[in-house]
Formats: sequence, C-alpha cells, structure tokens
Amino acid sequence: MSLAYATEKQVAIAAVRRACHLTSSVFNNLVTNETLTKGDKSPVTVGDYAAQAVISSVLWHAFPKDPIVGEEDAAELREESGSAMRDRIVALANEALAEEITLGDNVDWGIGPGQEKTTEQLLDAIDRGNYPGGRTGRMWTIDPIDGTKGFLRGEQYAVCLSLIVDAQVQLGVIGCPNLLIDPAEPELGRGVIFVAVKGHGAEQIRLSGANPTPLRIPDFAQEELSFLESVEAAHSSHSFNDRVSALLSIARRPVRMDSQAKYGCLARGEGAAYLRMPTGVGYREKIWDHAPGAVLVEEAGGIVTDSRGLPLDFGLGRTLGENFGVIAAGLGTHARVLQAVQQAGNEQENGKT
Ligand SMILES: Nc1ncnc2c1ncn2[C@@H]1O[C@H](COP(=O)(O)O)[C@@H](OP(=O)(O)O)[C@H]1O
Ligand SMILES: [Mg+2]
Ligand SMILES: [Mg+2]
Ligand SMILES: [Mg+2]
Repeated sequence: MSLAYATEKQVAIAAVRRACHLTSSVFNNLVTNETLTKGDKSPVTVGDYAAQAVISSVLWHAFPKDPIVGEEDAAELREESGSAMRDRIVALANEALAEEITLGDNVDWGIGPGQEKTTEQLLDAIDRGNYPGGRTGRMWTIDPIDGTKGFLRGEQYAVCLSLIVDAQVQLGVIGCPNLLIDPAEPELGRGVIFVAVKGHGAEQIRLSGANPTPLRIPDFAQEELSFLESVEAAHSSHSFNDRVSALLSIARRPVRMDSQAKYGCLARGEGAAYLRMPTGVGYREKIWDHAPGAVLVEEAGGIVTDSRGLPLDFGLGRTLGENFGVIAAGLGTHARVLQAVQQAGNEQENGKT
C-alpha cells in the first residue's frame, strides 16, 4: 500500500529521533553558559541551535528545494561572543548526524558515520529556517526544542517538525524524550514520538522506533474531564481556564505540562481538552508551536480551533496572526468547551470576572 508522504514521514522521524538523542545528552551535560536569553527574554540553549541544525541538514539532503520556517537563527552565533557556544553546537550536531544508521534511516539524508559538517554548513543550516511562510507551496516548520523552559527544568519538552502544503498541515512529528511511554506502565520508561499524516491517522512510536500504536481520543464522562495547560502562566491564562473549568463543572485539577507534549497527551486520552488562551500581551502564536500538534489531534479524531471556533490558519506567515487562543479537544468535548470559552470571554468583556 502506498502511503501519502511516506518518504517525508521516514525522513522526519529520522531527523526528530537524532535531535531527541542530542537534546537528551545536552540536558545530561547542561552547564550554565550554554543558555542565551533572546530579544524576547525567552531562553535558548545549545540544544535548540544544534537540534535545528541537525533537522535542517537532514531536510536539505532529502528535500533540497523545500523552505523551512524554523524558530532559531544563527545571528548571535556568528558573532565573536558566540564562539564558545558555536563550537559546542557544532560538536553536538555532528555527533547526532554521524550516529549509526538504524532501521528506517537512509545515508542519502546526510546521516550516518562520516557525515559531519563544517561550522559554516551548520550555521547555514540553522539560518535556512528563515522562510517567511505563506499561503502556497510546501514548507517545513521546525521547533527544535519546544518548551525550552520545561527542558531546563528537566520536565517535558518536545522536538517538533511539520510539513505544510498550501497552508494545510500534512505531516506532524513530535518527539518527547521525557514523556512516559505508557502512564499505566511506568516501568516501560520514557521517550515517545508522535506521528500523524493527514488522512492517514495518528500513532505513537517509541523513541527507539519500535511499537507503533494507533491513537484515538476516547470519549470522556463528565467526571473524567480535565484540562491540559501550560506550566508557564505567561504563555496562557491559567485564570481564564479556571473560569471555563468552573462553567463546565470540571472537578479535576488541570494537568500542567510544557510543550506540544500536551497535544500528544490529548491524542492519547490523558486530558479532555488543551486550552491556550492569550494572556493579553499581544503575543502572536507561532506556527511551529501548533502545526504538528494540530494535525496529530485531528488525526486522532479531535478538533482544533481558536476561540471563535475557526480552524487555525497556517497560511498567514510565521505566526497564526491575531491571537484568538487555541482549543483542542475530542469530538465529543470540543463544542462544550468552545461554548464555555465564549461565555467566559463575554463575562470578561462585561467586567464580571
Ligand atoms: N506570551 C506568550 N504567549 C503564548 N506563548 C508564548 C508566549 N511567549 C512564548 N510563548 C511560546 O510558548 C512556547 C512554549 O509553550 P508551552 O507553555 O506550551 O510550553 C514557547 O516555545 P519555545 O519553548 O519553543 O520557545 C514560545 O514559542
Ligand atoms: Mg524558544
Ligand atoms: Mg515552541
Ligand atoms: Mg523552541
């Protein structure tokens, strides 16, 4: 059976798996001078840069014409002050690129022993993520470490990659090195990759590549409802979620987790809805923070919209445009949550909260 985007899927999994090994090893050796603070005050580590370099290199070998919308750029690394970080990033990226070939890998993708790159090639690979995005054509999104704050705390983070064609997400791959393979069987350990191809379903595989398991969002009884939300209160409004939760008479505490691991957990039934409402600072959501998660949840049978009930628009450029928040939930839950979100929004506007 021929599967749509079969090669893209294999390439994306190979790239994300190598990047996950890299970020895990960075965490295990993390030292303080390996983190920079970006212009928007958010942290970026050698892991973010090196992982973007690896994924971008692999994509360039496999699909040289495809543009990339990547979170990071190499400007600060090209400066003299960036030289120590730069050397470490080059070493990390080359270690990941030169890892042994495993099942599903292909040397044509610039990976395997002897496939090291020069510093210049790796900085250029990072900077290939500068594509402005848009309505038409093929493009990849890379979020090399999503949830950098969770990564630095040793909690959840995700290596995220998607393929968008004519503003529709066709493929999403989310690597979660710190996520339990199965919360019901913690002894199985951690490390999963979520994969979805539009029209062909969602699955979870282990970081090792083994045990593909299809994902389907279950139906939730009222007493089982709970929200997934960001750990960081600056990224989404906790108080707004509390109000929505009260309107829906949800008894369970929200599950707080960094990164697109939230979309993965929603897809496998650990939480009934992922709610991300703006904090009112005019922040625009980035397409790399939602494209892989949106296709994953939809392929697991769920719905992803903003607070107006409209689908997220991945054709506006690097951002999702004006921020109307994100509501992701299963088919049986989404409409109820959307209605409560709109009610809470009206209350807020009328100053009743
Ligand atoms: N004010 C804000 N509102 C919403 N999202 C924000 C934000 N500031 C940063 N972010 C985004 O929130 C992402 C993390 O989301 P979460 O809270 O779900 O873990 C960050 O991704 P990175 O960690 O890749 O930079 C960043 O893109
Ligand atoms: Mg960031
Ligand atoms: Mg992110
Ligand atoms: Mg990131």
